[in-house]
Amino acid sequence: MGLSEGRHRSPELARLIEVRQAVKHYESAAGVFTALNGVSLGIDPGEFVAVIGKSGSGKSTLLNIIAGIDRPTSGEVFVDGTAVHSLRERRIAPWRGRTLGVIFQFFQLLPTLTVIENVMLPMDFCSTFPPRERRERAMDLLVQVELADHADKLPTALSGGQQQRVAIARALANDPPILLADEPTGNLDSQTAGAVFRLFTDLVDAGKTILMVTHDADLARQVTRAVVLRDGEVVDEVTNHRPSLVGSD
Ligand SMILES: Nc1ncnc2c1ncn2[C@@H]1O[C@H](COP(=O)(O)OP(=O)(O)OP(=O)(O)O)[C@@H](O)[C@H]1O
Repeated sequence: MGLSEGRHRSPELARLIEVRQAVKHYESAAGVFTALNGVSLGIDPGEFVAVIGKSGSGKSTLLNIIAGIDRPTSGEVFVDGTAVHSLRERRIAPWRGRTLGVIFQFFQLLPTLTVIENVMLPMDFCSTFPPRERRERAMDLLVQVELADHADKLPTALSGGQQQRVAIARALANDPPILLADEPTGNLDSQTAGAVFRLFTDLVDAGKTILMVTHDADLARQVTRAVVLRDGEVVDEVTNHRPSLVGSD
């Protein structure tokens, strides 16, 4: 596999996630809109990083180019040694399935599958675990998020916080090193949001690396580092326990 096709660890590439001068333009009838305007960001293994900033500042776009959901117009994105910006289309989904767990604000569980079937889905898709082990592994993950009793229910029978915990179990199914979360607590009341956030901190303690887009300045104060985006640019980086963060809604 050549450099143009992804797997590539240059000697200076020490970080788990490295975004270099990422630019993203969206074209529409109204003209060209610059969602990211030269963003550079490095994240080390075991970090818990929040991306904050006003609505439209480019947070989701940044997360999407790291996940390979979207491609930068220019610039480079390396994740765990893979050049994501140049990964061939057909390789992106299998790569993402092994490397990243992605968690969304509205959970995106499949409504016709049971809770445990939703959690097993990434393992079925990537064949990371033998078929006979998948159900047991999914159940172990549901125990971890305290939902084992709900394994055979449909997602719609669960509360929002429970559905988000299913989505987290699903994101962990293939044991990826990295979790990307886009407003994971945005649809939850503050108490439920706190419980989901504690689950994330437990996962960081267990060795995962997490990048979380959030509007919640309180949560952003509790992570390793908060990166502040404004108009598609990184305008500030705040390390742990600084009393106030700017730029969040
Ligand atoms: N597919 C697209 N086509 C055109 N413009 C887009 C597209 N996706 C995003 N944008 C624009 O790019 C800008 C950045 O969007 P993005 O969703 O990354 O912001 P955000 O900071 O995550 O906002 P929010 O907090 O509201 O989710 C916005 O102005 C948005 O309208």
